[in-house]
Amino acid sequence: MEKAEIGLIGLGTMGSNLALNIAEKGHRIAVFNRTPEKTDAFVANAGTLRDRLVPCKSLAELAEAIRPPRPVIIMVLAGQPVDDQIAALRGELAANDIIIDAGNANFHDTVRRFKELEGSGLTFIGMGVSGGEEGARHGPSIMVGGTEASWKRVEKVITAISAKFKGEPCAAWLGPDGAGHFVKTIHNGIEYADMQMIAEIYGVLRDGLGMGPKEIAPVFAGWNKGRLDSYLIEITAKALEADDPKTGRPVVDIILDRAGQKGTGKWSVIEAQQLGIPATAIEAAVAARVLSSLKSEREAAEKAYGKLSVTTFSGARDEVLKDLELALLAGKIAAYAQGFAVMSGASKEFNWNLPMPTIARIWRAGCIIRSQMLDTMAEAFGKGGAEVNLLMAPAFIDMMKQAHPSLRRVVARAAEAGLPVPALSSALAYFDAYRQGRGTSNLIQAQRDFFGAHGFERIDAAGAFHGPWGGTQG
Ligand SMILES: NC(=O)C1=CN([C@@H]2O[C@H](COP(=O)(O)OP(=O)(O)OC[C@H]3O[C@@H](n4cnc5c(N)ncnc54)[C@H](OP(=O)(O)O)[C@@H]3O)[C@@H](O)[C@H]2O)C=CC1
Ligand SMILES: O=C(CO)[C@H](O)[C@H](O)COP(=O)(O)O
Repeated sequence: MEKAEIGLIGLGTMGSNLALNIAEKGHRIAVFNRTPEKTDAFVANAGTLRDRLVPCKSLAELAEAIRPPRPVIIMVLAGQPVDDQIAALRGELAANDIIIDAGNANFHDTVRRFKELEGSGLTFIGMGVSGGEEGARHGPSIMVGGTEASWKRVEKVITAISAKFKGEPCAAWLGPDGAGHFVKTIHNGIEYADMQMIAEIYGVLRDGLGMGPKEIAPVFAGWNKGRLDSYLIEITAKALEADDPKTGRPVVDIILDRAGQKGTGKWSVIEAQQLGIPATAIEAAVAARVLSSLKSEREAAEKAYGKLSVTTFSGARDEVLKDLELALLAGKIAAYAQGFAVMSGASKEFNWNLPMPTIARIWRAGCIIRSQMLDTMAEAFGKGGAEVNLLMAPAFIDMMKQAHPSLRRVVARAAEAGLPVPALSSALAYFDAYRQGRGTSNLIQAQRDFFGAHGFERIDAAGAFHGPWGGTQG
């Protein structure tokens, strides 16, 4: 039988679609899944692509089915399952073969796996993939980490299956070992912030303005034609339009207000904290998901405290909607600025030399956070001016100057109405703190010196000083 050019392990949502994408681009692919019935069903339902798929019932069969040197993509749940698959594969592969972990790995695991495979003769690649089911099937955004030489070996197939933005592949080699998975993690952190801010605006429209899903949907659809044009706004409008077949009610009204998470958002926040880079909007979004899961506690608290009955969103509807649109724009810019700043910090810390313009470029299509604004970001990073912080790029200074008054009004009015907008308000506080030449940490310095003799710096002389605190220190 003709050998396959590539192999794939894990025929779940992402793996099955990625395999079909690879097959569609003309590559013969050997596939394996832990549960063999899924492999049979997958191949049986592959239609015209069936002839390019080689179903395998063991890893030995998979290795045998691929022409050496063998590239094998692992697309299983992140964590121990990836280690297990690598361990099992090592016995079946030979020098020069390539293992590509395409799941949402924690980049620390990826770095460890690189070390563990050193000297084995096998090549390892840690590859972040974004785009969900549709993206995997028709073109995801792909973030690759490993040696440049290993990227060259897989570049052709990876760029072929990736999304294209005006003909340019949304796939790139971003740096050594964990670089690709780190960038994917921060992509997801930004995704959390983006989704949370959209949900907060939905909350204002629903609870502050009393609008139903069918009234809110066209608002988002309209915004999707402007500067907020993005995949997440597009699917939000569509989700709000959909009806539940069982009850006939808008489907969002019958979905429980409790969102799960798999780890990438939390890892973004942990890494931001480790690197000492503020990522407040992402932190707020992760915390909001955790709070969402405390459903029964929230219900009890609502009984204990009662609902606020005031609504301060009663002005002219058009003006309020304009404010909400601009608030979302400003919040989104701040969240992206934080995400890029975290990547910049990691790039320095780990000597990755992450290419920010390339990252913005490969996020313009295929991935979940794709948006028109990413094209402007790619331009800003390309031209220079965004290296210190995206908020300092001229195009974004202009946008923020126009949009931050709306963010301010929305956050203030939401606070008065008792509507939680944690990601938007964190974004606003970040922006205000970032643009404040003289802040309030002079007092923090005084306090630290007062209780712990930590010393402080003066505005009028270099060096460390102590305050005249007398004998009252703690
Ligand atoms: N869904 C999405 O939108 C995206 C997901 N990802 C990432 O892609 C990876 C796969 O996700 P997804 O396809 O959604 O997941 P699914 O739950 O749809 O599929 C999981 C796959 O992993 C396999 N698997 C699970 N545990 C083991 C194990 N212990 N040993 C061997 N195989 C195992 C399953 O095999 P079996 O059929 O036998 O259970 C199945 O093939 C994850 O890392 C995920 O975070 C990345 C981008 C987007
Ligand atoms: O990587 C993805 C999208 O880019 C996956 O859909 C991921 O599962 C999203 O994260 P979470 O499940 O924590 O919401």
